[in-house]
Amino acid sequence: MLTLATTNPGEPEIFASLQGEGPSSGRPSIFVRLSRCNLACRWCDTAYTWRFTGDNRPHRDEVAFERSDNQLTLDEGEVAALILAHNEDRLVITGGEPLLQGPALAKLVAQLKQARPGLHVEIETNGTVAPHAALDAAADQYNVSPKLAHSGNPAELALLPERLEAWAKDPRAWFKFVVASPADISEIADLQNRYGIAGDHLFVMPEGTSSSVLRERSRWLAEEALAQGWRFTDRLHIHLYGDTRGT
Ligand SMILES: Nc1nc2[nH]cc(C(=O)O)c2c(=O)[nH]1
Ligand code: SF4
Ligand SMILES: [Mg+2]
Repeated sequence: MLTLATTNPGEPEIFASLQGEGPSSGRPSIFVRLSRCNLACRWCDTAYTWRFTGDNRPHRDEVAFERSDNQLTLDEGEVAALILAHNEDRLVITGGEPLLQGPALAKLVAQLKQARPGLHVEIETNGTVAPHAALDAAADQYNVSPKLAHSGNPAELALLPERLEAWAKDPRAWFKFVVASPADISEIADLQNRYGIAGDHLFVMPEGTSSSVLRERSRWLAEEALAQGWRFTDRLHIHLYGDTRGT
C-alpha cells in the first residue's frame, strides 16, 4: 500500500507536468506525490503532506491540514494504473519524503517498468533515508535536497554523514540545495568540501513560491553559482502555474 498526497479530497496527486527543478528541468514527466515526511522545513511548500492537525512543529504559514482530506492510501496496482494512464516516458516520484515508503515504491516501480520498460524513474528526496535495495536497483536518478540550517531542522536529523557520503559517490544522484539568503552559501561550500560533491552535480535553487521572490533571489544566487562553479536551477512550475497542487 502507498500513502499519497491529494490534489482535492479523495483525488491522488498524480499528474503530468514539466519537471520544474534540477538536471531534468523542462522535461515532460508524470509526477506522483507521496504523503509523509521525516523532516519539517519552515518554508515547506508541501506541508499538506505532513503538517496534520496536532503537529505543532514550526511552519511559516502556521497552517494545519486535516489528514483525512490530504492523504489517500491505494495499492501499488491502482497507483501504477493511474500513472500509466499518462503517456510520458519519465516519472518523478516526490513528496513529502518518498523513500519512507521504500518497499511499496519498489513494488510500484517493478510493475511500471514491466508495463513500460523504457520508463525513466527519478526520485526527489531530502537525502536522509537509504533507498530500499530493490527500489535502488530500479531507480535511474535521485534529486537529493539536503536541508540547511535555515530550514529549521536540527542538523542531526537533516544532514546524515553516512547518507551524504553515499549520495556523493552515486553518479545517479544530483544535489539540489534550497537557498534563501546569501548566508546559506558557506554552509553549502562546507558540505561540498566535506563530502567531495562534484560542482557539476551540485545545483542551487532559490527558495520561493512566487515568481517575484524567485526572480529577486535568482539575481544574487546566479552570481554565487558562477563564482563557486555550481549549477543553478529555477523553479519553472512556479512561474508557469504558481504555488498550486497537481502542477
Ligand atoms: N513541475 C514540477 N516539478 C517539480 N520538481 C520537483 C517538484 C517537487 O515538488 O518535488 C516538482 C513539482 O511539484 N512540480
Ligand atoms: S524535506 Fe521536503 S517535504 Fe519534508 S518538510 Fe522539508 S521541504 Fe517539506
Ligand atoms: Mg514542489
